[in-house]
Amino acid sequence: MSFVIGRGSDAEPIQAGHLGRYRALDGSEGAKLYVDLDGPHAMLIVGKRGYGKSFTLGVVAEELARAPGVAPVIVDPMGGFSTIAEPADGEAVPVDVVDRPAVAADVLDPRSWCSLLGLSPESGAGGLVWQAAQEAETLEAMCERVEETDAPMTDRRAATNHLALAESWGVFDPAGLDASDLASTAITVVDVSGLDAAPMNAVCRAIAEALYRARVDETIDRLPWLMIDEAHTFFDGIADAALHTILTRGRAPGVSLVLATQRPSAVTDTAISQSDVLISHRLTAEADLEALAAAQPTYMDESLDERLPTEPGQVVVVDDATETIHAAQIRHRDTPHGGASPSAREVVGIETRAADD
Ligand SMILES: Nc1ncnc2c1ncn2[C@@H]1O[C@H](COP(=O)(O)OP(=O)(O)OP(=O)(O)O)[C@@H](O)[C@H]1O
Repeated sequence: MSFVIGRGSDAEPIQAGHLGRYRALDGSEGAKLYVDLDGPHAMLIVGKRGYGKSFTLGVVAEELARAPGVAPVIVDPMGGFSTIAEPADGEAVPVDVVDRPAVAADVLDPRSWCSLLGLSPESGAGGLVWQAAQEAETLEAMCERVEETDAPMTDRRAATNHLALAESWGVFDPAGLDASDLASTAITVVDVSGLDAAPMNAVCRAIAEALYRARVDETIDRLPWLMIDEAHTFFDGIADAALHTILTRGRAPGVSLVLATQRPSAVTDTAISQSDVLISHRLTAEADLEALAAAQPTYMDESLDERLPTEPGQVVVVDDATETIHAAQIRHRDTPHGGASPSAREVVGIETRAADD
């Protein structure tokens, strides 16, 4: 008998990902712990820097890449996930890395275009961008629409300059990523690490919206799992609305969201309260502990911070489906982990020696 997070005790952990092993109080390892990959879930992986959030996200991604019927997509703001494409221990982990992501301009609605460019819709330039986004499908056509209007020259110039800035990001292309590109069995790693916060948010929003729409319209069969590292970056920008939609309405169309963040206090309350699986590494910042405490389920008989682990790779898992709490050690990655901190000694070629050498 095994335990599957999100499902409960299961004789055969089918369509379940191997997350790690139970951890006893003396640190010894127990039975294997799995996570359900069959139904849709909202998972939140939290922990202070360096305690293993990205590592854990990589473990979930490896398991998804080997599971049938799902379409795993990673939005990678730090560029650490391309190593998941390297040869794996054991079963292969199929991966497509998109290192210059682009999306169609018309995925964003007029209001999002104004927020993206930092323009108030009530301003002259903002009004022009709003109107252009309503009428045109491409960024080029939006610029033409602005030029064609008889609005005051200063407003037209301001709107054109803002649209030229968006053009310079290089992320808008009518042939950009769509749901059918993303809905493959392989993990699609969307590397947004070279982008500023605004274009990064535009790409994330377009991907989240495309996957959600495609499931609502039934144009893709596989169940998408959108995994986002450094998720707080996206709750601060225009991606927020699309992530909110998946968190609150993703279950029915079968869209899952896995968010990893070192700052649970910087994601919305919805992200915490709507998550049915919380995987917490070590956390110490008062604001982050308070954010989790506020959403602490009633079935927890002691406070979460008293249960938090101390070592990298150790976690506490709160499973809302079964109303259970588990202390676990996340398994080793089968592919190389790309998020390790660089070492100054490695840069200059000094070997690390054991303390007693
Ligand atoms: N389950 C694990 N088993 C073994 N080592 C681990 C595990 N999880 C993390 N580590 C170790 O901890 C290091 C830091 O992990 P990781 O890069 O995932 O941290 P992080 O919390 O994502 O940090 P950051 O916020 O800086 O991205 C890894 O390079 C690895 O050496």
